[in-house]
This record gives sequence, C-alpha cells and structure tokens, in this order.
Amino acid sequence: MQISMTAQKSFGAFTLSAEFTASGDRVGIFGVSGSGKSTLVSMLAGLVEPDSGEIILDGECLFSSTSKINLRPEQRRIGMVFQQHCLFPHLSVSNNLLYGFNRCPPQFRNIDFNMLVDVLQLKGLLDRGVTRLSGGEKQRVALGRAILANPRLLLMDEPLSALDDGLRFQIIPYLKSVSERFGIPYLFISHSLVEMRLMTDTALVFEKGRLVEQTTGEQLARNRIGKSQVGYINLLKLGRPSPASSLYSYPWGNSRLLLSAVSDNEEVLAELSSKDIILFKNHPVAISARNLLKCTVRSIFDSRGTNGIELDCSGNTLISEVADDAINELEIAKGNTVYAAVKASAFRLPGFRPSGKFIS
Ligand SMILES: Nc1ncnc2c1ncn2[C@@H]1O[C@H](COP(=O)(O)OP(=O)(O)OP(=O)(O)O)[C@@H](O)[C@H]1O
Repeated sequence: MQISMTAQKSFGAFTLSAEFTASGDRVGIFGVSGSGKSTLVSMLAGLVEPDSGEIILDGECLFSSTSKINLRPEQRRIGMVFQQHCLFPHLSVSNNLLYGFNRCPPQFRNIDFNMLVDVLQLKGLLDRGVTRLSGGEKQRVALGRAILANPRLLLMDEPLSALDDGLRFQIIPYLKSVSERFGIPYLFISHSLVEMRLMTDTALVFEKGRLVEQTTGEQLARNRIGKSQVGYINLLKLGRPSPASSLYSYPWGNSRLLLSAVSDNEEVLAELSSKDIILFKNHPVAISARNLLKCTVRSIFDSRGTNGIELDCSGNTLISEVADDAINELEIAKGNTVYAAVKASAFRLPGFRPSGKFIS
C-alpha cells in the first residue's frame, strides 16, 4: 500500500496539514489527543472533506481540490474499525458480519466467511445477540464486519482504547493475523507507544496538526523515554511458569526470571519499565531484588534528557535508563558488563492479578 497526502483542514484555530508519503502494510499514526489523527483518517475515508490538497491511494486519486475529485466513501473501499465498535444491537453476530459482506460490491466478494469466522474464533457466537458479548468479542465482530467488505485499506482508529489491558493483548494478534491472512493493509491510529511497537512497521508522528517524525514504532518508543512517565516498556516473552518458593519462575529465552505474578498461559507477554531496572557496576553482595542479571551493554542512546541503555542479557534484550552521573560512576560503555537488578513484583502481566487469577 502507498498513501500520498498533501491535504489541509482547518477547524477554527486548529489546522491539520497532512503532508506525507507512506508505504507498507502496517502503518501507524501516533500523536497525543487533539493532534489531528482522527481528522486525518476521516479525510482518507471520505468522511471529512479537506479544504485543499490531494489524497492518492495506490496510484488512485481519492481527492483533489484542483481537479475537483472527491470520491464518495463507498467508492473508496476503505474499511474502518473504531474504539466504539458501532455494531447493530438488534442483529446477531452472524447478521452483523453479513452486513459487511453485503456492502461489498459483488466483484470484490472474495473473503471466505467461514475462514474469517475461524480466524476470529467467532464460531460459537454466531447466533448470539451482540449485546451479550464481552468488549473483546464485540471488537472481533466489528473487525470481521469490516474485513468481510474486503476493503483495500483498513483504518483502525484507536480500536483498543476502550478495552482493558487483558482484552487489548488478546485482540492484537487477531488484528494482525486477519490483515495478513486476507492481505488487507492497515493504518493503525493510537497514542500508545506499546501498541505502535506491536502493531506497526512505520509510524507517522503528528503534533499539533503537523507531521514531525516518520520512524519505526520501536525507535519512537526509544526516543521518548525521557518524556514518558512510565519510561520504556520492555515486552518480555515468557514461557509457562513453575512455582519457586513464594514466587514463580518463568523461562525467558536462555534464562529464567522470578515474578510474583502467575499466568496460566503457555506463553505470556510481561511488561517491565526501564525505570524498574537498577544497574550495578559489580555483582552486589546481597540485595532484596529477586532477579540479578549479568548483562553486556550493547548501546547507549540519548533519549530526551535521559540515557537509554540497551542491554544484552544472555541473548535477550532489555532497555534500562540512567542519569548522566550514573553513566560515569558505573563506567557504562559499549561492551562493558553490568548487573541488572529487578524486583519480582516489578513485572506486569496485563490481564492477570498478582494472585494469579485471570481477569475475564
Ligand atoms: N468537526 C469538528 N469541528 C470542530 N473542531 C473539530 C472537529 N473535528 C475535530 N476538531 C478539532 O480538531 C482538532 C483535532 O481533532 P482530532 O479528533 O483529529 O484529534 P485526535 O488526535 O484524533 O484526538 P483524539 O486522540 O482525542 O481522538 C481538535 O482540536 C478538535 O477539537
């Protein structure tokens, strides 16, 4: 997919100037509230008319103020999934899905209904009314309805922000696999750095209606450590835990970690903030933190007022952050050894309570 936009739109004192070219199948739009993300996608979908400019999608002109072109939303074949899933409350899951299929022009109806139901794991829910679904199930139905219309581009405007942490991490694999499986590229809008990293390859960053950066989700998160209250969120893929005294021991690549939280899953994504990793120059004699990892410094990078430290922990990667003084005192330099201490309680397992009960 390739999008070229040179479109402007003003609402009173606010002006969105969307000037960019982006290609790839997983493009992100990142920005704080009010930066113009929704206006941008509404212009793409044909729901808001730009004051001036041009919008080209895969070589086709969707809008041009000079050539007086403005394709209607249904002519653009762009699907949308919003934070609010906007399902038809009086229809069953099956009929909500078929609404998407029926909206698709006959010559483009080549998404297999049963395959989609399988991928989204909706089989057991087809006859149920949508008012009797959980938030995550509703979002899967909304996604299925949008996909069945076989759009050439799917716009997802903060589709996860109404969901709690547990559901959010359950939905992300569906969003990705549906797009891959059916070959539908997407534009993913969010103000979450974690979602940008998990969902996109390229991220366009908007501030006050202007594009200020075009980067990767990973780079975006690393560049903002010093600006973020929660720091950089390390995402650690952990295997099935086994009890270890009052804690739980999880496989993490070639090593193991002790956590106070437990999950029942085969694999789980744990969050660990860069702020919760304490570095030592030498092996400490005795500490209360239950994880002490011998690491090699891979790189040091400046991140808006703090120093990001990329660590190699037996082949796994961790990002920590330290102040300037600490760099000198610990003699942190590329290739040096440091010891990283992490408390067992510092890890977050989204959707799981410390007691180990899954939040449904
Ligand atoms: N129809 C409208 N009429 C007047 N002002 C509008 C309209 N739509 C958006 N705006 C204004 O344009 C600016 C950008 O809004 P927009 O919804 O695009 O931002 P956003 O980045 O998507 O924000 P959020 O993350 O909160 O959804 C805001 O100041 C908003 O108040």
